[in-house]
This record gives sequence, structure tokens and C-alpha cells, in this order.
Amino acid sequence: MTGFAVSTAGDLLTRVRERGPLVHCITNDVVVNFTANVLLALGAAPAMVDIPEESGVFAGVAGGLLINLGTPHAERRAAMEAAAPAAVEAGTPWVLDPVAIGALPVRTALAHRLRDLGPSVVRGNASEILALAGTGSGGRGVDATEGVDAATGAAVEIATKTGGVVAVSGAVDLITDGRRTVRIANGDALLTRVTGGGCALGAVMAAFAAVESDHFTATCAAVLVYTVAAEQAASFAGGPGSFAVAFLDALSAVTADDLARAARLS
Ligand SMILES: Nc1ncnc2c1ncn2[C@@H]1O[C@H](COP(=O)(O)OP(=O)(O)OP(=O)(O)O)[C@@H](O)[C@H]1O
Ligand SMILES: Cc1ncsc1CCO
Repeated sequence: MTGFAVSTAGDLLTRVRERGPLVHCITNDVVVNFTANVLLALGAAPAMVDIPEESGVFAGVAGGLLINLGTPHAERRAAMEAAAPAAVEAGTPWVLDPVAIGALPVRTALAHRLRDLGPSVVRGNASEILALAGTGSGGRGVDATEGVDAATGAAVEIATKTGGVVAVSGAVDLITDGRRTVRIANGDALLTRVTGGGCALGAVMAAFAAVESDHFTATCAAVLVYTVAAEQAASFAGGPGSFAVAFLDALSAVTADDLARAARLS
């Protein structure tokens, strides 16, 4: 008993494909194109609206919002600070990805301000989640220096304080809302050999949260779909380049039966 039924992931995948939720992304310069392609492959509709004069209005009409701190230029920071309260006000589910916080002061302060607005989901690697809880000094740039287990306490603490969900990525992904905790052991290390493997997952979480109000269930489904598709892609890939292409194909083709067969949950 894990607090999450695999069959639900198949149902939510169908819902995403049928409804094509509009996902508002304020993300980093490195992963914009990959993130948009991942959302399109899944069946969602990406829109990269990242200027302050537009982001508040758009956060109110989108189905879900992603705020990713990877390359937080001043104008983009202002766009984030306009979008997050607008999402809260409108009831738009939003995902915070605190990329590379800890040692870098500007994004760390911004991440703490955004955390205090109550994101529906926080997604990061173990070093980022420890830094967001105030108990770690960050990783090595955008990469984690800690395993997921080291961040379990920090994840539960953030989830309890924000009232949202926290997802810690790594060889095993951990998802918690402070009461329920699920570990998903699917995925492939090739996801760490193409840029945006974690960043695009945040956008996929926003797509699932757009179609399911239980954001814990939505986040578990997002991780399972994403990591099972990655395993399928890896079985065809000759390396990171062909993996990235095969991953888009797998996201568009993965089925509920595939999820049921492949899921490794605890
Ligand atoms: N060693 C591994 N084996 C299998 N899957 C992995 C491994 N490491 C990470 N993943 C998968 O890769 C995805 C991204 O996780 P990762 O921890 O690399 O994110 P990140 O460090 O935040 O990435 P980004 O470079 O986008 O900031 C997750 O779905 C996770 O399941
Ligand atoms: C490489 C890199 N640098 C800032 S954001 C980013 C994308 C992966 O997090």
C-alpha cells in the first residue's frame, strides 16, 4: 500500500491527452525548447510567457504554471513575482523548481519568497530541496550532491509548511504531501545526460496538476508517466542524442498498460 494507485496514473494520462491543458512556463534559457516539446509530446499545450507585464494575467487563465529558477534574469524574476500571486489568487496550480539554489544568493532569496506563497508542488533534486528547507548549502551548480533519502525530512517539512506537495528527483523519486509518501524507482540515468531532464518534469507536473485537484496524486502520476517513458526510450537509444528524440516519441505513445507493467512503487 503506497497511497497511490497505478491505475490512476493511466486515467490522468488520458485526461491530459483529452483536455490538452494550457501550461504557462516561466523557465530557463537552456531548456525552453525541450520543455515545450515534452509538453506537446504528452498532449499538453505549452506557452512560454515570461515578461512581467503579461505573466500575471496569463497565470490566471492557464491550467497550470511552472516557475523554474534556472536562469533568473531580472525581468524574468519580476515575471515570476507577478505570476505566483496571480496563480494563488486564481486557483491555478503552480510548480516551483528552485534550480541551483543554496550557494547562489539571488535565486536562493527568490526561492524562499516564492516558497512562502505556497506552491502547489515543489520539484527539485535533493540538494535543492535541502537548501529550500534552509538545511543545506546547495549542490554542484544544477546537479545534486546528496541522495534522495537525505532530503526526506526536508521534503516533509516543506510540504507541511506550504500545504503542497514536494517531489525530490534522483535515481529514486520521492513524492510527499507531508502525510502520504511514495517512492518511484523508475527512470533512466540517460535523463541526467540531456539538459532539462528535471526541468521538463516540472512542466509535466504542472500539466497533471491542471487536470487533477489532488496534487499528490497528480504529481505521482506525472513522475510515473515520465520515468516509464524514459525507460522505454532508453531501451532504443544509442546515447543521449537519440535518447532525447526517443523520449518524445515514448511520451506520446506510453499507455496505461505500460505503466501498470513497469511501475516500481514503494
Ligand atoms: N541515476 C538515475 N537513474 C534513473 N533515473 C534517474 C537517475 N537520476 C535521475 N533520474 C531521473 O531523471 C529525472 C530528473 O531528475 P534529476 O535529479 O536529474 O533532476 P535535476 O537534477 O533537477 O535536473 P535538471 O538538470 O533539469 O536541473 C527524474 O525523473 C529522475 O527519475
Ligand atoms: C545547465 C543549466 N544551467 C542553468 S539552468 C540549466 C538547465 C538544467 O538545470
